[in-house]
Amino acid sequence: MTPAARVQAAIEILDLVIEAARANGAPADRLIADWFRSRRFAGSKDRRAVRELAYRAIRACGEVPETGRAAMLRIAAQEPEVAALFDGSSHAPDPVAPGEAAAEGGIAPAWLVDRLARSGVSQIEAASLLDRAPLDVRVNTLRAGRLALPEGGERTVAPHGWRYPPETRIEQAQAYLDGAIEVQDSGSQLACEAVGAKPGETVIDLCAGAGGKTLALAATMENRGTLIACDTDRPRLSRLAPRARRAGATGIEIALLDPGREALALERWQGAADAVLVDAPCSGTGTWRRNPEARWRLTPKQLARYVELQARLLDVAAGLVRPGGRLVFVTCSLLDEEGADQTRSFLARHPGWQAETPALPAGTPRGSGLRLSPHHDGTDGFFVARLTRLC
Ligand SMILES: C[S@@+](CC[C@H](N)C(=O)[O-])C[C@H]1O[C@@H](n2cnc3c(N)ncnc32)[C@H](O)[C@@H]1O
Repeated sequence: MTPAARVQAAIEILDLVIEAARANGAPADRLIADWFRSRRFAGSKDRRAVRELAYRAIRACGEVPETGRAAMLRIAAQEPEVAALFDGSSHAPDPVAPGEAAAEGGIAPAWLVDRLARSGVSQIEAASLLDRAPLDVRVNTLRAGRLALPEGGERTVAPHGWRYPPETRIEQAQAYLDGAIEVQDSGSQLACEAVGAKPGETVIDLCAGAGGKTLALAATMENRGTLIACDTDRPRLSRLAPRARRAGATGIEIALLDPGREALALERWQGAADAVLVDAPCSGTGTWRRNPEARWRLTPKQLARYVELQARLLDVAAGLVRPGGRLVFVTCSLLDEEGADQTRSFLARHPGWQAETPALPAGTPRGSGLRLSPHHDGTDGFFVARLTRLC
């Protein structure tokens, strides 16, 4: 593909991403993969270049752009070499018409920029949410005997964390194939550390998804004790068992929950858990580095629904914790609604509980918890709170 044809390809992909953002369709990564599946003529260099252009345009536009072309013109407005490729030649974008507008630049839609500012997120911190994410792995101590780490990594703040350049093909590394390393953001690893799960304990991972954090908990518990992984999403939860086998994590109990009836399915664990992790569904503002188009999809109404669900799940989790036990609340968001405000409301509803600041080697205190951010900590954005049941 010529450089101009790559720009035109990125414009076509951006049109699909914009349409999907408006209609709650497929994520950008899937749309890009599908687009290339039907265009076998594109080589690996073309794919990489087109993908890079499309993502740069997504990152550059705060509001949802009108069209893919307007989004790419935002890049052209800053880079004359891209502007020069709008030349109307074969497979190239049409020349820029007089007065044709580029999409508006910015960090996120105005309402979200406002919510971030109200949550004490500085401009520089907000901008860093759109940086390119590194590739972090966690050394799996259950398989440490087989460990031969791939070259080129450096330690992260997380106790078992290593960081590699984003383009590293980690899935081909022997350590990955052996289950000796797991791909996991350092912030995510630290959130698991905050649980302080010990061998022999009873620990419930209430929103386990495909088990990213469950596997980290199994490692700190050294496969001893009771670890229950729950979720309402059957396909996600079904990915946990094969991952656990690869990681050498044994004895994990899996519980598929019915939304709204979670406590019923977990009746036998009422007041019995040493620790419950609530890695709650959230807006994901802290993961825009990986899914920058997510900020075009979120609406105030969806955010309000997440906040309501988080409060409900915190109440379900509270019922599972034994006196003296702990509840760790995590969201990958920098919004106070999904962090400091949420724990403040929890403590007001549950007088027999108190918050203690998680003892982590990173983060900034926010309300009764800690905030991790790409700018301050080099991790995805997270809020982590540790709540203890007194009686
Ligand atoms: C942030 S994700 C969890 C990610 C996972 N802990 C990990 O580390 O990979 C939130 C999860 O909450 C689940 N969820 C949504 N509603 C739920 C509910 N009512 N009860 C339990 N889990 C729920 C979602 O299906 C999703 O997998």
